[in-house]
Amino acid sequence: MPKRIYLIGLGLIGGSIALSIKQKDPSIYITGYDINKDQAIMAKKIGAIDEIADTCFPNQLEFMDIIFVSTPVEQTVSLIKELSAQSLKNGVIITDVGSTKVKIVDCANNYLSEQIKFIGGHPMAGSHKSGIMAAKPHLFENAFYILTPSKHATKDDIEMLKMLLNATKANFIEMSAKEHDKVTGVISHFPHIVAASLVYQAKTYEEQSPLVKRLAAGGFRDITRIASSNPFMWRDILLHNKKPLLKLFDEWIVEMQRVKGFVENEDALNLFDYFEHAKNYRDELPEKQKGAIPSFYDLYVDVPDYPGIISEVTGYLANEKISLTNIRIIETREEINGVLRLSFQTEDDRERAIHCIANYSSYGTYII
Ligand SMILES: NC(=O)C1=CN([C@@H]2O[C@H](COP(=O)(O)OP(=O)(O)OC[C@H]3O[C@@H](n4cnc5c(N)ncnc54)[C@H](O)[C@@H]3O)[C@@H](O)[C@H]2O)C=CC1
Ligand SMILES: O=C(O)C(=O)Cc1ccc(O)cc1
Repeated sequence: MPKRIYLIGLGLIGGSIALSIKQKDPSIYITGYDINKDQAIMAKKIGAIDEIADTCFPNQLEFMDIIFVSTPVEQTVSLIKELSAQSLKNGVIITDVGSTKVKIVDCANNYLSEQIKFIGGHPMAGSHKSGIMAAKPHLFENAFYILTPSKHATKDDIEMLKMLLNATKANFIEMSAKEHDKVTGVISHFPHIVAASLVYQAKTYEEQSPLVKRLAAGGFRDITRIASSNPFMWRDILLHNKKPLLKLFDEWIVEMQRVKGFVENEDALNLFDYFEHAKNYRDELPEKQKGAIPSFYDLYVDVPDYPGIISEVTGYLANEKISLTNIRIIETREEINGVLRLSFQTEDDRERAIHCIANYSSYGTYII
């Protein structure tokens, strides 16, 4: 098992990986560096790392067994180039967490020597939040973790990295960088563009009717949640994955023209088919597996409609140390029960919440 780890970039993803490793094996010594010193200080404070490196390439670098680069993808490419000029341990594994893989693995293949084993990595879960304060040790539990080895990485190197990353409780899949970028373009990168474009459309219409903003709750908020992600990160992801994305734009435009035709021609049969086929395919998607766009584990609670009900319910959960990721009142009308929608990060938290609410109250809970 690797004993000394170096982490460059101590944000949401780097921080979450470090927390999961430390939680499983506190004897693994993690040194960390972040260009933003406050992030590094906070990472040490919450126990994600043992020490802060004073520069990006400290003297200890040559003793590291595994180096993680968990920065935005453009910085990752620059850092791999810079690492190639450093004195590193023979056989060191370097890995990254970037949302794109072709440019990163190409860079590793072109710049790193045979003694440096680069394995591209992409944990397919995350959040629209950034920074160490959003990091969680269980962020990647049940998620896919894609590995895209470079030409110098051996089977043993890949096994070694997986052994360490078992702490994340993710499921590993190996694929080529090209396949990775094609698939994530479809299920992650392009949907981010669509989410942002829907927000733009609503914003344009708001100039005509201020009601748009007030009514854009529920479904609209859900489908556009990922438009609240870090714009720097997504700018770089799109720039890295240009070719697959251009193809997806073309195909999307053709598809929109096709549906537009159904509406234009009042073609009820094809419109029904369109929604039915989409529903059937979506209903088949795995539910328990976390995807690139994470779902949350929602629990609905029927509650009486009186002031203080939210703090009452969250108080019960706090007593049992159950963390919430979100809370929303779905409906409150006079004389009618309100409905609280509580969102949890894991299925286990949701199960515990069901028992907790049943223990402390008589409020009904249900899952949709
Ligand atoms: N946010 C998400 O949900 C997911 C993100 N990713 C990938 O993970 C990577 C990191 O993303 P997040 O952790 O979300 O971002 P983040 O913004 O939370 O963390 C990135 C950290 O890298 C630091 N950094 C930037 N340039 C640096 C440099 N040259 N040297 C040292 N530190 C530097 C920043 O100060 C920041 O603390 C990105 O490549 C992203 O594509 C992968 C899966 C999910
Ligand atoms: O917040 C969300 O829904 C995400 O889409 C998280 C995410 C962002 C980038 C990735 O490469 C993988 C997952």
